[in-house]
Amino acid sequence: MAEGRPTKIAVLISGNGSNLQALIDASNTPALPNTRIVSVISNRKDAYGLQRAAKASIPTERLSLLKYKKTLYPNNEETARQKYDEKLANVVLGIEGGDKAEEDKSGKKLEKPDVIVCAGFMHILTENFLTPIEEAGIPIINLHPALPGAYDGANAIERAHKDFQDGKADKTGVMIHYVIKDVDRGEPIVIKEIPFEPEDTDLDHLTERLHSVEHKAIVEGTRKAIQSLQESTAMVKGARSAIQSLKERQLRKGVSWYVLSRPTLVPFNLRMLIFHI
Ligand SMILES: Nc1nc2c(c(=O)[nH]1)N[C@@H](CN(C=O)c1ccc(C(=O)N[C@@H](CCC(=O)O)C(=O)O)cc1)CN2
Ligand SMILES: NCC(=O)N[C@@H]1O[C@H](COP(=O)([O-])[O-])[C@@H](O)[C@H]1O
Repeated sequence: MAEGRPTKIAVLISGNGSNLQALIDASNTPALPNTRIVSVISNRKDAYGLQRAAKASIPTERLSLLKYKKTLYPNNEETARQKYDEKLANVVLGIEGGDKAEEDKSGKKLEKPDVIVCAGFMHILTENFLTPIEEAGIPIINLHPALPGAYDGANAIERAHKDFQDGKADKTGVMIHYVIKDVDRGEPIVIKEIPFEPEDTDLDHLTERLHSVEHKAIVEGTRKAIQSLQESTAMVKGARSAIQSLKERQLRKGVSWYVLSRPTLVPFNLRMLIFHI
């Protein structure tokens, strides 16, 4: 990441996009400074989040898993998912266009991001996606409407609601975490605990409470992930610079010793000067 330029964010969605909207509204404000959402990619053609992105003039793409499962690899779901994820990685990295570019024959490709945010992206990512993204040095984070280790996977809110009704849980929460192969088990970045209220017997009431917490958490988590990325990038840069200057010093010393070992090459007083370089 070049110092000073805006951090480029790609957002993966599947639905309404209210969390995407929170990121759009926060972008380039003190909540999410010096950022630009460069792409929004959905695995569902009808995701309203795509319209939100278009209204914000953010490039969008779509990639349907169904085409891979039903048409391209009808007899092997695992291969369909692997090939889909390979393609998804290429689309996000700007190597290939997706379904939209194919349908409008534009050949358009997206801009390569510095960070990827899963904002209600309802697709389990395999290593066929995770590995090329990791090799590109791009962190992936995810919003999950539960606490670490609780209700991994889909329908987390509904499962928490049932446990509340059954008297098995007194709280739930929202977290932003790094994405690894094990679903919802990546290192947490932000954790927001939400104790149940009596009104949460109504699922819609609980869902609305969680969504309002999500919208703040996803901005905070994205900001923190970008800060960590900038810190690690700066550390790598510092290490490279230190190694370079060490190499230059060794080279100079090497030259010094070579010259000193051949006095005919340089007068004595100049040799002593070189020795102290
Ligand atoms: N490898 C990972 N992939 C994803 C992670 C992750 O941590 N590691 N986070 C998820 C988001 N997510 C929960 O936060 C999640 C989304 C979807 C599913 C799921 O079971 N999806 C089904 C399809 C469901 C549907 O289409 O409605 C599936 O992929 O077969 C579980 C967890 C993003 N991916
Ligand atoms: N496992 C991930 C997961 O379940 N995410 C859920 O998807 C919703 C997306 O809403 P949005 O499309 O309005 O942002 C979020 O509210 C979140 O609870």
